[in-house]
Amino acid sequence: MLAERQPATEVLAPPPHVRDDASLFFDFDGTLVDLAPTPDAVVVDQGLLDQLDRLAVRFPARVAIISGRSIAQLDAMLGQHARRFAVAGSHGAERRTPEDGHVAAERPASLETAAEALRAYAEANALVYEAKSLGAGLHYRMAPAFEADAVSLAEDLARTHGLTLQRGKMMVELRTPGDKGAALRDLIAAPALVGSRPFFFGDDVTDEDGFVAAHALGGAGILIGPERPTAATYRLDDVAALRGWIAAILES
Ligand SMILES: O=P(O)(O)OC[C@H]1O[C@H](O[C@H]2O[C@H](CO)[C@@H](O)[C@H](O)[C@H]2O)[C@H](O)[C@@H](O)[C@@H]1O
Repeated sequence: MLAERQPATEVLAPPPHVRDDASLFFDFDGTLVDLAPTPDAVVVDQGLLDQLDRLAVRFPARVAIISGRSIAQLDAMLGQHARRFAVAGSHGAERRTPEDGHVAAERPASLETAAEALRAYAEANALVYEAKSLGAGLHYRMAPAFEADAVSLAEDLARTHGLTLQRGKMMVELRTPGDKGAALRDLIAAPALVGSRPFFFGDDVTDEDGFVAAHALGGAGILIGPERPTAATYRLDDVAALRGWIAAILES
């Protein structure tokens, strides 16, 4: 559930705005990495991997990634670097922490039929189908005219198969339940994080639950991208601005 939204007006101040009791939670696509035409085309540069490694040292056990991607996808993108953090994937339907290992919802049987319908639709219309551990995505970034049709198909399938419908940037997804706010609350219950002030950085609608949770726990949400109605308190213009902000944190 989202709290009442308000426009984000305050641009995040440079360090030392983040104090040593902070914990940092990052969304992945559109936050740590720039969006790309297709899910597989995302570029993870060495500079990001270095920054993540250095953040893990600067904020020991107090950095996490909370993504709509599955943990398997994040591992494929980040390799061993993903192992340095607690990670929540699939919009909060799975997580991996040092304390609990990998905890995931069950993949519902009905997802197979629904995923097959999305895949067939994507193939017939030259759209991109994305197979995920606990969901199935249909991307129309390369053919935006298909948006209404794609969303309507996904809505029908979600209703028929009892799945959660997730809108995203130029994509729609069928998935198991979960949200990033619950993921943040789960992750922050770890001994190293209890009592820390969470800062959640994200760009998409699925990140709004994370903004609400961070604020409720004494921290804040930081929207990455242009102004829009949001539960975030702060805003940074884009991925490059966040990367600059992280660089400044690491130097402070
Ligand atoms: O929660 P996130 O880590 O931000 O993941 C959200 C979704 O990101 C990916 O899709 C988005 O990025 C793609 C690559 O840049 C882009 O082509 C697409 O249009 C975006 O919606 C990912 O593919 C999804 O599985 C995630 O749910």
